[in-house]
Amino acid sequence: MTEESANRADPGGRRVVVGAAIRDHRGVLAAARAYPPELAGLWEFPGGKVEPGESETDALRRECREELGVAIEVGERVGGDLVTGGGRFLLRVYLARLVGGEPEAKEHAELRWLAPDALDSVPWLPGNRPAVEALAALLHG
Ligand SMILES: Nc1nc2c([nH]c(=O)n2[C@H]2C[C@H](O)[C@@H](COP(=O)(O)OP(=O)(O)OP(=O)(O)O)O2)c(=O)[nH]1
Repeated sequence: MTEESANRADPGGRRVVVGAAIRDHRGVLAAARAYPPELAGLWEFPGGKVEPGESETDALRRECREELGVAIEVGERVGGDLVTGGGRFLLRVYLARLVGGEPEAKEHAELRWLAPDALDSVPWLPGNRPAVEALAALLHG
């Protein structure tokens, strides 16, 4: 199995979802989901499902272009492999930075830059908790 195909799903067969923790002087960009109804109003990192044959980095770049209208550069992973979506998904969060454009909420209900001390000020999707804690530790490190 190639590294690419091995990474597409974990041994449990979960679909990989990638999230971009975009950082700049304003903080970390968080996005409020607009849908589905059961997730609307909960906050996440911009991103989405990795398509078959697509690298995680390419998926992040594609999703940020589609959802925010921006170009990003993808950096290091933050946090581990997080099981989310009722066990259906494996969430992997990457640090990222803006390299083109200003984020617009094309698919989200709202975007907000969270300062390091305010990472807890929004209700995150439950599966994101460990990633948010790892991010807080990194930013305060
Ligand atoms: N994008 C994103 N999804 C997350 C995060 N945390 C988390 O549990 N999820 C879950 C919510 C969804 O059930 C699932 C897939 O995310 P998605 O709906 O954004 O994926 P997508 O854009 O590819 O989906 P689709 O509507 O095109 O089918 O992952 C996160 O930080 N970012």
